[in-house]
Amino acid sequence: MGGVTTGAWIAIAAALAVLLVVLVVGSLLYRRRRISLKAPDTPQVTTAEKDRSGSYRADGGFNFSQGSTATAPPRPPAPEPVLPKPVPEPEVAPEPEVVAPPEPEKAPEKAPEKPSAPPEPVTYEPVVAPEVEPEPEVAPEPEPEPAPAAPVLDVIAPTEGRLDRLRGRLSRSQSAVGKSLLGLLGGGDLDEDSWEEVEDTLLIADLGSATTTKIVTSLREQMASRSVRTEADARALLREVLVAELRPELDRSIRALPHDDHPAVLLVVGVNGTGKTTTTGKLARVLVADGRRVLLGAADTFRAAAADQLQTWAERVGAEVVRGKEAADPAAVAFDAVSRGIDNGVDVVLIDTAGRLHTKTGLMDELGKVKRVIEKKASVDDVLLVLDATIGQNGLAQARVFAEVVDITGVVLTKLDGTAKGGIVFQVQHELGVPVKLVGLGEGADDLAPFEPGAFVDALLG
Ligand SMILES: Nc1nc2c(ncn2[C@@H]2O[C@H](COP(=O)(O)OP(=O)(O)OP(=O)(O)O)[C@@H](O)[C@H]2O)c(=O)[nH]1
Repeated sequence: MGGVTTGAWIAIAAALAVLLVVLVVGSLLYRRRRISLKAPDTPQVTTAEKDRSGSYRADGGFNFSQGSTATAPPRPPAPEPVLPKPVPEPEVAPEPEVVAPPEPEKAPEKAPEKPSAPPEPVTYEPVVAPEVEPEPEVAPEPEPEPAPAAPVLDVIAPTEGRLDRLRGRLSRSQSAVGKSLLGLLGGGDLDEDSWEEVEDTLLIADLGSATTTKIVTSLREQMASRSVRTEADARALLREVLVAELRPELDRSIRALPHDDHPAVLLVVGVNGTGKTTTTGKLARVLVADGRRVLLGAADTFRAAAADQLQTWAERVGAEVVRGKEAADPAAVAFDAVSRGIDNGVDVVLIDTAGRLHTKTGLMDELGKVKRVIEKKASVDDVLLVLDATIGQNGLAQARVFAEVVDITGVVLTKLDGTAKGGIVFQVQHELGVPVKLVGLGEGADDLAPFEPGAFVDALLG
């Protein structure tokens, strides 16, 4: 046993050590891949599965759909990004930094029911010394921490019923309007002065004159034809009229479902400071929670901090980021983001743009170019205009300018938590003819909710 012993024991010990390291690393990797970005015990696994075939609806949750493929360009054979000139830097964004997602390349949804196959317990053959009996106790216990520190991914709040959970917050700022209206209408027959007060209340709440007139007319008709004697009657009537005015039939789905051969592409536009970057980040979280692979394009190259901000959002949920150098051509960055998204097979590319409203022509040039250049690669499925609800009529003026520059397909109304004038929702839809799809109800990472007319009016009425 003598001569054999030393050599053999060293070999055994080495073999066992390697075996243990492999097992420990394997189990760590396995555990890391299992980090769930889905809400615990919500049936989202199945809905995510269903999405693959088109779209799904989850009451109270976010509603995603596939953008029309009819307008999608015929996928030209990878034309070089012939970017318009004015910008000095190399037209095709000189390799924008692609910030790889901190971790699991695979979105959790890719293999929902097989909890991402644990990295094969590495069919490990004891390297040498096949004849030796391994003696587990001898193995020097390697500390289980040598694996590279797993990035801590955020746990994302469930996307279901967010508007409900946030209703309290919304109603705090809105209830004055509701109380006043219900007080006026609850008494039954109204004299002219009372109707004027109703009108004033609606105007003060930022509903705008056109919408106010329509609502008052409708209320007067309805009050005449049915008996409204109590506050409950008044509430039911008001609810009906206000919800109808919010056009619940509009398609408020976010067109974020991938096409057969390329990702969905969403453009987020709006004046700086309205909450564009924050909204892009919040939306990425919702999509990741829904099992999507997301890539964020930081085309707001005007402010380096905006790209940093976006990158932080991405890292927190494991999304990819494509960003350019400071002051790079936003169109080039957007182009690269979409190209990268296609190459990497992601589900959605969200492009955050800059919105300096210096001149309309400047904005038009920039946004128009971003959209044109992206469309060399893929159609833009949704153009979301972000508006700050707290700035009232100014928001409307911004909306008009953007609507002239680019085809807005949906509005995100941010900071609704900070205003008692939620009525801007009515005006925006009325003016633009496009639905409010999402609302921002706070600075928290998960304070983004789908807009639902019924829930909104309930909050408004307190
Ligand atoms: N209360 C509240 N604050 C919000 C909401 N959405 C965004 N904000 C805040 O608004 C501020 C501006 O948000 P950003 O996302 O940086 O705005 P931006 O439009 O991207 O502006 P730039 O970064 O300058 O391009 C931040 O402090 C956000 O936290 C919201 O729904 N409610």
